[in-house]
Amino acid sequence: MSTTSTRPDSQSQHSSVHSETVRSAVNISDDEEYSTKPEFIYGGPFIKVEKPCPFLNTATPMNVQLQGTFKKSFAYYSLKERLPIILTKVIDYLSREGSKIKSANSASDEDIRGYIQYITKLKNDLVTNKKYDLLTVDTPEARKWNEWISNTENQYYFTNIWVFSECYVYRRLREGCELSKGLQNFDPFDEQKEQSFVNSLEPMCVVADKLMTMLPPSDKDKRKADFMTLLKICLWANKCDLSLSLGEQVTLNSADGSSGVKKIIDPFQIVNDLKDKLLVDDTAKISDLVVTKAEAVARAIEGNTNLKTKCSCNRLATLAGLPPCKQECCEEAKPSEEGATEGEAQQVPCPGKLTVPPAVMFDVVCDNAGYELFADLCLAHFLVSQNIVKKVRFHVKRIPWFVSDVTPRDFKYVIRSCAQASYSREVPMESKPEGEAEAAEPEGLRSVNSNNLANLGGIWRKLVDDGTFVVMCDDFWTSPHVYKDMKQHDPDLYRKLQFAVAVMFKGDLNYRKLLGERNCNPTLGFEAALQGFTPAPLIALRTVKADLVCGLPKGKWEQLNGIDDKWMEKGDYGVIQLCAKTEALRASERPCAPGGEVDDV
Ligand SMILES: O=P(O)(O)OC[C@@]1(O)O[C@H](CO)[C@@H](O)[C@@H]1O
Repeated sequence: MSTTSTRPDSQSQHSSVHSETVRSAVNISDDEEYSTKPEFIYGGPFIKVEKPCPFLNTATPMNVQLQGTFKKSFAYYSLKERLPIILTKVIDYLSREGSKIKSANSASDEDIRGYIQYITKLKNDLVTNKKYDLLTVDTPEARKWNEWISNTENQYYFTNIWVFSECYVYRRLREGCELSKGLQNFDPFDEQKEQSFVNSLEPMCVVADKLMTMLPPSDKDKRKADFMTLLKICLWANKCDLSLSLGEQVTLNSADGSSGVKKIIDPFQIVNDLKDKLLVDDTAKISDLVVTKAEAVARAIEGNTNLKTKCSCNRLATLAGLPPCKQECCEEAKPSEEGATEGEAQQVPCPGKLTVPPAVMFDVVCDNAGYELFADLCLAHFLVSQNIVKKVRFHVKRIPWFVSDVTPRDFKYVIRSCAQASYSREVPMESKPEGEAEAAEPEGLRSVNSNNLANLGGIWRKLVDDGTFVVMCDDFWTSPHVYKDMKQHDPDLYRKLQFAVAVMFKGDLNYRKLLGERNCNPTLGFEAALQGFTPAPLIALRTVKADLVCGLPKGKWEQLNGIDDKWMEKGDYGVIQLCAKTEALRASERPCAPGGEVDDV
């Protein structure tokens, strides 16, 4: 499996390839900027005046939020070097592939030029630690962003919380398209995401073959073992992230076999090989909890006789000064079909009033497209086909985000491309090391092909069409907010999550937001680290790519620091964590929330 070391002092290919770009991209002179500055004193000469420097030559102190002012932190390095490179690469892409982009988007030269200028200014503002500009597009979502920017204490790239600045840059990158005539639907990372899918075909074929054996109804023990294995496949798929690798392709690696031919990439073997790098493993607890909770929710749904005939959404809406709810279920209790009795009408309760979820659902808050999304789809398919849950909701990003995060278009692309996959490779069988059974040279070839992958793609298409797989993209996921503040900023999304049997958060960015971007004590428990964010049982699957973590056994963090002080920036280690604590689902005091579902998937 490839690891992507990102610091300039590492030996990674990425840092050497890009060192030139780094030098030209970055010109912040933080210390000189802040130490002394000549100022004109009226009627006198220019004199040097001390200006307090916000930069500290330290790592992020414990219990403090990550921020670009700590010069030995990954936040500082990311804002100073990684993010500018990502922006430079978008500019390169626009210059290099201008004609292709123009014809695919019906855009003009002016659109391309304008977008390049827009990104160049954004990059410049970032590296010189300017104050954020307000967004200039006028949409409700952009107005919210402007409200948060105006209310944030520190409106500078390096002095605000890292996650806010990073999200702000991706939001601005999107604004550049929104402001242009011809680039409204342009995704600056589309090519990289598609290439990364293609590069991962082989491990997808291997996982698809194995998944086919996990789908038929199985006994409890096998079901639990398969569930746990798939969680681990989902975890290590989070290594394939194009933002950490600065857009360079990242795929699961395989070594050369004894015949000199690359071995088949086998993600199940990788799960085994990386056993010691899994620092917290709650997979058994997760499997037990999801199954038990799903059964309880199914029973509650079946026995729910407490449905309202008439929902009070309109009254609530009026009280809240909002337009009345348009959902069918909220209309006055009228029989849905001719001849339906009042009892039948009761079967459609108002979502705002439900104290029992409408269906047995499992939620995935997605991270990266390509191989990682494929792995999430495999887990979702397993949960549905084992009849553990009835629906899986995938929460994706409405706009291009952190290079490789899933958008609705990527979701569609991955399923379509699986369905159309055509791949096959044959590799001579490996002989087992001497001393092991069957030491004799095995005969024949091991082959891998995309037949099962294509079948799965076809099934997933149907699961999307019949509403078993639901794609949702609430704006909150592309806001800068950490999750403990979700209830305040998006109570409707919080309530939607409360309907889930469990919510699985994928990846590093989600993890940072779960922990409130706070560098807590690494031994602090996951539940405490969540700071009260408990809409449903929460699962975090994350390879460690930023310098914060919780739930580690005593002494582990110190031990790993002793081995490699940059271990938290490379995605080599992972955690699978569960917080079972949940806030009870009560009838809402607000009118019904709009669906948030994406129709065109
Ligand atoms: O969420 P993901 O895809 O696992 O990781 C996103 C990521 O690459 O972006 C951040 C830096 O930009 C890091 O925290 C993290 O490594």
